Amino acid sequence: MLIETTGLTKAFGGLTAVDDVDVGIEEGKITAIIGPNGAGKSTLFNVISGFHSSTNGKITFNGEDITKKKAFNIAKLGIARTFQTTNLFEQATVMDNVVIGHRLRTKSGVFDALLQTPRLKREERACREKAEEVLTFVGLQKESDRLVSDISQEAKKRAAFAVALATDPKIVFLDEPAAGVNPEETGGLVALMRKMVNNGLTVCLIEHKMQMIMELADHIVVLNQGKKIAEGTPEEIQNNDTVIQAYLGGGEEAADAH
Ligand SMILES: Nc1ncnc2c1ncn2[C@@H]1O[C@H](COP(=O)(O)OP(=O)(O)OP(=O)(O)O)[C@@H](O)[C@H]1O
Repeated sequence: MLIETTGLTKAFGGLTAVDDVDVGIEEGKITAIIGPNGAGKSTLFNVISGFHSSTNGKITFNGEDITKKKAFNIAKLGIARTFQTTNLFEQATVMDNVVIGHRLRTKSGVFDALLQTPRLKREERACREKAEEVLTFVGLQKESDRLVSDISQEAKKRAAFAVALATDPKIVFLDEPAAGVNPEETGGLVALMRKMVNNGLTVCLIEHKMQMIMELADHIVVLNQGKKIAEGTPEEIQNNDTVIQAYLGGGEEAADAH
């Protein structure tokens, strides 16, 4: 397993958002985390990527214990993520957004910037080249000089993927990659996620669009009220009584999650 959690728990005061969860994310595969609203999916992402500290349990990456590492160091190991609401700079170009993402990987400090050292110039060039490469990969090469505020929702999702990919990750965590995108446009995002995996990446995503998940995922983990209630192939999950019960019993939003 590329990432493995054992007994992972995150409590916010009296509320246990992630409750004793064991999850394995297999290298080179697409793993989906599903579950009704408030099930703990985003919290699980936040704890694995170091944005929140865990209350209990262990997280390993390639066998290495990363439980106590901070977000920045986890990112440097090759674990990237996107957010539910794409946190792009709307008034900057697509290219500049990606270049900023790539700076995480480079070494120039404030002195290099002040002195305009050769290292800084070299790194700036490398950043732009990397940004061009990932923008081409996600199909945004023609949009690279446009302001983020001027591109479509689907293109913003692609740009968020590009920002994540610019850090040369081994695994990307995508939080609702198709949220807010027209049903006709989700096909392109599905193809892009498959392309990532075909290029050696591992993908883990949270998504409410069930049809899309059933087509896309190799492995599905189902959370409900912080607990893992099932995992398996799309077919196994579709036929799992506990899962069906959780969704039907989860109120309007859950029943609406198609
Ligand atoms: N920073 C926080 N402080 C306090 N409670 C939180 C915090 N983040 C999440 N929670 C709570 O933890 C529970 C799980 O939330 P989480 O956002 O992880 O669920 P989710 O499965 O991602 O839901 P959704 O599908 O609606 O995004 C919810 O009850 C939520 O209110």
